Amino acid sequence: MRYKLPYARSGQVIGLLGGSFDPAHEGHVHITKAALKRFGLDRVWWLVSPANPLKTNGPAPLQKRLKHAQKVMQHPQVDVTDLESQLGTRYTAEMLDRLHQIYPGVTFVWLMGADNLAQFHRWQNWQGILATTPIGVIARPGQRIAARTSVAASIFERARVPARASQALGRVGTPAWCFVNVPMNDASSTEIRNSGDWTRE
Ligand SMILES: Nc1ncnc2c1ncn2[C@@H]1O[C@H](COP(=O)(O)OP(=O)(O)OP(=O)(O)O)[C@@H](O)[C@H]1O
Ligand SMILES: O=C(O)c1ccc[n+]([C@@H]2O[C@H](COP(=O)([O-])O)[C@@H](O)[C@H]2O)c1
Repeated sequence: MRYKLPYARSGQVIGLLGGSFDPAHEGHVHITKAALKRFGLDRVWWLVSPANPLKTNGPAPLQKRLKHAQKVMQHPQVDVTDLESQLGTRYTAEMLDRLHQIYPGVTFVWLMGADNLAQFHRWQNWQGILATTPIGVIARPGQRIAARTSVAASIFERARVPARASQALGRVGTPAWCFVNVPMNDASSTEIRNSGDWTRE
């Protein structure tokens, strides 16, 4: 199978923002720009997922979400991709293993909003993800406490990189995770869907 994968050079630090993006919104754009600055990233790749394994309701068709995300996120250091669908992986741990094989010498930093850290211990092989991939967590309204007191944060407390050292997240080895408090944006896909401006058809 031939892939159309984004380019990365050995030595680069690439942030990965995986998501349903059903639909993409200003909050995603906001945390991407914050992550580029705060985690010292060379680029960010958005990974528009075929489906979140923990969500029961299927999202809108991938091509619709991808096209919309490409319109919403336009930045010289960001690529909006359907990498997971191209690789045919379902779980993040599996997909990261493939990326580490395909891009030796590149450091990937997995990005997530604080709400995802609160749930992270439910992901398949989540401890394996932390063993290979630094994680950058960005504040989200109403989610800071849930993230800080989450199972993953407690078990991996000693792997936490202080926010003042966030620029080094991709270079300190694994396991490593860092929570940064940035000015927050309260956009959410659920709210947009509830307003009727985006249908899953
Ligand atoms: N406003 C925001 N602030 C911080 N992080 C966010 C924000 N919106 C989304 N994220 C993060 O972006 C990633 C992808 O999010 P997703 O596509 O699920 O959007 P969402 O708005 O959370 O969607 P939904 O409401 O359907 O759960 C996740 O890591 C999520 O935590
Ligand atoms: O691998 C897992 O078990 C897993 C469980 C839940 C979510 N994820 C990934 O987390 C990312 C955020 O998902 P979402 O739906 O909150 O935008 C997206 O890339 C999902 O594929 C991954």
